[in-house]
Amino acid sequence: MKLTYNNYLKIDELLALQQLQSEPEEHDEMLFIVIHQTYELWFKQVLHEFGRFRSILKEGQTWGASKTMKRILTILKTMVAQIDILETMTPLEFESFRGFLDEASGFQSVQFREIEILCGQRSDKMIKAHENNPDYVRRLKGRMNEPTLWECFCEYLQADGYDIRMPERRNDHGLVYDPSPHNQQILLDIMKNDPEKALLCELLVDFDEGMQEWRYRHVKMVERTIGDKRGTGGSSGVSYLRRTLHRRIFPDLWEIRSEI
Ligand code: HEM
Ligand SMILES: N[C@@H](CC(=O)c1ccccc1NC=O)C(=O)O
Repeated sequence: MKLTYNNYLKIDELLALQQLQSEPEEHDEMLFIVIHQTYELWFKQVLHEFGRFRSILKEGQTWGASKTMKRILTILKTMVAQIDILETMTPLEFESFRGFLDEASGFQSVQFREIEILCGQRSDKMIKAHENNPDYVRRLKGRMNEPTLWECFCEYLQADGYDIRMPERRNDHGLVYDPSPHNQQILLDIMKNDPEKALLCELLVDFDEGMQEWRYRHVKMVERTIGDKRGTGGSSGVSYLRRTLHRRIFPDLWEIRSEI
């Protein structure tokens, strides 16, 4: 068959995937589905780029790693901006179909958890949420056994002769490692004397800040849409989400700011 726009991009299949739960159909549920499906596509692309980022760091290519991180950051900006679209939906409009969502929640997004895990943010709760889906559990545990972005970055610095210590995994409360004063000294030296690597460090901080920004925009959207109602996923809602706001992906890169 001749390749066309429609069969190459599987447009017919794609456009058959927006199936509303509400009956009679609530107008805004379409937006809700399209937005979430778009997020999952971007999550997929971010995970794909994480793969490239880690392999290119292994090759010691600073420029390539920076270029990849720049692309990830650009996607993240779009992900944050997309929240504006969903915020055109009023609490009343959301309430019109919220009941049809049952116990479904963004809390169950496996790709979002995969991103968090590769960022070093993990907890057993992520696995527990998928207890009765062995495929998801396998995927998440598999990710937990992969090196995190920070571990790859440390290895790349070691390969270049820096005396960075591989961070020890703590594996509880969502943060894998403790900040390391030893590594902070090395990072300070890099910031002052190795401009190419310093630039890459800044891109990592941009990414960390971007993820925090997404969490902040998400919690504000939740606050204005459902106030302090409990979440469909069973959490306390806004107060649970607020506790995730200050999670850092690269704590050492933040700690050194006050030493410069
Ligand atoms: C009206 C819009 C939204 C509302 C009211 C909302 C509400 C919530 C609530 C209350 C939670 C806490 C878990 C629970 O008990 O359900 C949550 C978690 C989550 N939501 Fe949303 N959400 C909205 C839109 C989105 C969008 C567009 C995404 C994009 C994928 C998303 C992704 C997530 C993720 C990944 C979590 C887990 C966060 C974590 O555990 O740190 N949400 N959401
Ligand atoms: N957790 C939300 C519902 C919700 O937003 C949602 C439901 C199904 C699939 C994705 C969702 N998005 C984020 O949590 C709530 O408690 O209203």
